[in-house]
Amino acid sequence: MSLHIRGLRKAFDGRTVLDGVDLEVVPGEFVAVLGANGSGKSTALRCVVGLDRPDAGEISVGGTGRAAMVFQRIHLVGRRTALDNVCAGALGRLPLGRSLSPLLFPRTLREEAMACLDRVGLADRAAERAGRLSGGQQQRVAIARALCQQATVVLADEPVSALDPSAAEQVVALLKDLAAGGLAVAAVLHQPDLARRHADRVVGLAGGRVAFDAPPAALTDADLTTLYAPMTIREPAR
Ligand SMILES: Nc1ncnc2c1ncn2[C@@H]1O[C@H](COP(=O)(O)OP(=O)(O)OP(=O)(O)O)[C@@H](O)[C@H]1O
Repeated sequence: MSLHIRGLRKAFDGRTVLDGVDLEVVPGEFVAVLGANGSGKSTALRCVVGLDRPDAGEISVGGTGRAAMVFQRIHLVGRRTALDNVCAGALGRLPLGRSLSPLLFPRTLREEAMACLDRVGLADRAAERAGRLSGGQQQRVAIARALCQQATVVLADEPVSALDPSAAEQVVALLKDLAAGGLAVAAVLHQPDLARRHADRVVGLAGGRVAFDAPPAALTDADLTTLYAPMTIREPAR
């Protein structure tokens, strides 16, 4: 299922943060979203999953699709197993009486969660406490939890900013693989080289607008200089 964003606008306290953003991500595609601090990347993703409310514009996740998000801060329950953490992605779908404790999770959910862990290459760590896994493994568990939401669109907000280069490479390659498997995936990255190597398309935001949207081979150093140029602060309209 595709993600379609049209004319997305958002202001905080009268200050424009998103100024008519258009973005489409189709199944099978991995889009890297680049841009300077404050250019509106997180806000755009947060609007898609309902964490921020757009002022204007259209957002649709095609058909019966669902969008799930993973974050830089991973938010696993460290003393619970990797599998229990992945099961948590499905809690919204369970009857309340089944969601109160991992002991009550249905067997089918555990099987589904196990399949999600397998997709991120961590089936063999299912019984391990999440807090004992490395940062990269924890982020992969968080991605499995997003998959367990039966997401067709996966959004990742700086998923590798806290990881070492090799774990970062693995997580970005995983996002690319998930896209190749049929999901629509968009990730905010602060590493243009990872975007160049793995993304199918690069979207650059600058000052709340799409300033670049092309395959990574088209991304020049001059484009990067423009994307990361110091921001012009737009004052609230009086
Ligand atoms: N809830 C909020 N209230 C007020 N201002 C906000 C809020 N959320 C974001 N902003 C502001 O909106 C602007 C864009 O923020 P956003 O987090 O979307 O940028 P970003 O491109 O993701 O930046 P970064 O790379 O630093 O994460 C920033 O100036 C930020 O301070």
